[in-house]
Amino acid sequence: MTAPLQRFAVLGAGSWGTALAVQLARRGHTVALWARDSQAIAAHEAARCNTRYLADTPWPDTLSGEPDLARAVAGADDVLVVVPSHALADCLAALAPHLTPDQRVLWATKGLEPDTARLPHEVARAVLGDTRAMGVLSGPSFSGEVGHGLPTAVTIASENDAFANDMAAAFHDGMFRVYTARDVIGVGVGGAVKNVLAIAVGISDGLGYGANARALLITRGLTEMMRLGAALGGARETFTGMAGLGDLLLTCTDDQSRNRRMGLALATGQSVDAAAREIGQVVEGVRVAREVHRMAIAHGIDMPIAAQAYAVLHEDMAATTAVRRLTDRPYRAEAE
Ligand SMILES: NC(=O)C1=CN([C@@H]2O[C@H](COP(=O)(O)OP(=O)(O)OC[C@H]3O[C@@H](n4cnc5c(N)ncnc54)[C@H](O)[C@@H]3O)[C@@H](O)[C@H]2O)C=CC1
Ligand SMILES: O=C(CO)COP(=O)(O)O
Repeated sequence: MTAPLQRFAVLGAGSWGTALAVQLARRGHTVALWARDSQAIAAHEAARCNTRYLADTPWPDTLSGEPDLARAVAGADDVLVVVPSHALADCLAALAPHLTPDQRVLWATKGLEPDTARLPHEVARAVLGDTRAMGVLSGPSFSGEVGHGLPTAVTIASENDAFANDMAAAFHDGMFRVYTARDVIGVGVGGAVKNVLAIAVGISDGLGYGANARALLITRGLTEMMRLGAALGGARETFTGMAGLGDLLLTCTDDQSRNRRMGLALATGQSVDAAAREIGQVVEGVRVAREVHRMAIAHGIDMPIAAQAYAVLHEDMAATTAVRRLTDRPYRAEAE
């Protein structure tokens, strides 16, 4: 199916915003990539690549760096927002006065708002209202591989079918496959919780616990994700799809993941702050662990792996103690 060519504004020129902007431009769309750091975006524009995050991915001709938010949005049919979850509300608030009623908004943020634990769609509704078509893009997708044009599949979820279909058609090609869905809640929960679980797996792998432990953590981690997802109203099948198990597997098993690398660093005794500085990019799972832990308690949900990741990240618990707390748990029925 050939999509009509559109004009997009992509807000956020980190690694993922840049990779998605490149994908849209490869499909022939006209893309204005905006960043709040006007000097950085000017440098990227001059180099025709994102020199900081994706230096080996040249920008197609239809992609341009745009330092002015109003200009980026004014020229767009639809807007894609790709900032970390702690910045989503601010970024949407900056966007709001520039939006026309017809412009639709898709985000690719994976996390929960710090302190409020709001999912991205709740933040978007609170800031932009609920009359405009909105949705989320998520799934197993490292920016570097998308930048290199390697095969990837994602989910685009929206309660507005026409929007989900339009966005799928805009992005989809032989190398970047898109599945559509309606379950914005489930996709949001999957994208947030997998970050915490990847830190847990990184800790386990860093301590040398091996492949059996990794499979255990991923499988039981999926159960924890599904429990929280069910409590919040997500659909069960979402968690066995791209934005659930798909992203969980990817993030837990490959060192391209910043969350996994955080866990590996913690296992060596490095502090959270030192590891975050060394990684030098957003590690969503650090803040999300606090919100997931709070929500699990508030909803009375058993999430032991997420709880131990929280304890290591925020309560100074030694990684070895956290693992022992998990292994000391009594046996139980698997289906409980
Ligand atoms: N990098 C990846 O492979 C993937 C990332 N994601 C998600 O995409 C989101 C963004 O992540 P990355 O691009 O990887 O992060 P990054 O660490 O590469 O870049 C974050 C960017 O956001 C910008 N930013 C921060 N606060 C801002 C604000 N208030 N307004 C405007 N810009 C702001 C920063 O200047 C930086 O350029 C995260 O939620 C992440 O989980 C999702 C899929 C893949
Ligand atoms: O979301 C991602 C891949 O789907 C990126 O994972 P990290 O944020 O852990 O690097």
